[in-house]
Amino acid sequence: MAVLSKPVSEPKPGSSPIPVIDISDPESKHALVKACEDFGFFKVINHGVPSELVSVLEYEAVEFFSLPKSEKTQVAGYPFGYGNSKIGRNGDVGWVEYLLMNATLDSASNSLIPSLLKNPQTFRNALEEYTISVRKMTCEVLEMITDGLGIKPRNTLSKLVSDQNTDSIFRLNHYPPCPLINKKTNGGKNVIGFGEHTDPQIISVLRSNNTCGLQINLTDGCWISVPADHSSFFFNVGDSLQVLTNGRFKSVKHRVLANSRKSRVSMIYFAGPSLTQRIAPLTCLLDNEEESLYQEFTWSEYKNSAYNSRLSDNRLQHFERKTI
Ligand SMILES: C=C1C[C@]23C[C@@]1(O)CC[C@H]2[C@@]12CC[C@H](O)[C@@](C)(C(=O)O1)[C@H]2[C@@H]3C(=O)O
Ligand SMILES: O=C(O)CCC(=O)C(=O)O
Ligand SMILES: [Fe+2]
Repeated sequence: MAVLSKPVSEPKPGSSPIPVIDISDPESKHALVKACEDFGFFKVINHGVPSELVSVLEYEAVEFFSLPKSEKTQVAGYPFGYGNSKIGRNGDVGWVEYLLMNATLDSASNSLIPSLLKNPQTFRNALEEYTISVRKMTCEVLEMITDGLGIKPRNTLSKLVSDQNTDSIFRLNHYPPCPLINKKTNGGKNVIGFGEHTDPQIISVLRSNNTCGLQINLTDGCWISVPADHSSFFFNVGDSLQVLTNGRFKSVKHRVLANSRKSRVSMIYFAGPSLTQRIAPLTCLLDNEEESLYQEFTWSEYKNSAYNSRLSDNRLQHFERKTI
């Protein structure tokens, strides 16, 4: 089932306003902070994640999604496993199929998934090496952000996503070409692949093949298309990082539109803290009289609340402090 929306124009090549951050340059820390404040979204280049790791995992993902539906549904499940059209369990749908996995190292919960593939061990190894490398890059980015904010120690944010028992998720999304997008039959309207939402975690790290479709929403309500770039990573600020910075960074609303001709394959690492982690603004970021905009919560409390909400809900609203 698909949801239709008004057509949106594609950006001209080279004209995208999305910040591009070279993380091999320590001076990029200021641009990183600005990107988190202005967009809650940025593209990372010179990231050090080997392209072979990415290619192997993408190859394995394509193999998986090419299996007959009857086989893929053998590993359907909630929250982890294969899913088709239904997103979450509260009635959201999209033109997408996906595989959700626990990205915590040595997690036993993923063992079933690759068993369907010809070479299950290749998939497991690719996933493990990819998550190790992406987690390392994520920590580097969080440490540059911490530095840019003038916070000490440097691992204040990165330690939240690198402890042994962090709650991180890995997601593979496949958006098949969509025959419903047809000028004659639907007037060329868009079909929603993944409906608008913010990510609940601290930060999300996305990479896709060369098919575009991802859009971010600016605070003025405009959608801007993110030009595809298969060799870069796209980061988005999650709800938890918005709270940790007392609203200085914005968790970015985003969505994916289906393509009429090409498949999009994306892989996203959602860096979350441990379930017992307390989420509240970092005191060093609060000015003299400044108060927290949010009631304190643990990641487990927030996650439960988020997973009971619809995709487009403003999940942080329930945790905002009422001002008199
Ligand atoms: C409708 C939903 C899907 C989601 C859980 C939720 O109830 C609200 C948040 C959704 C989201 C968005 C980011 C990630 O893709 C995700 C895995 C997550 O942590 O929160 C999904 C959840 C999901 O697909 O189950
Ligand atoms: O598939 C994409 O490009 C983005 C999907 C997304 O935002 C998500 O899975 O949370
Ligand atoms: Fe998302």
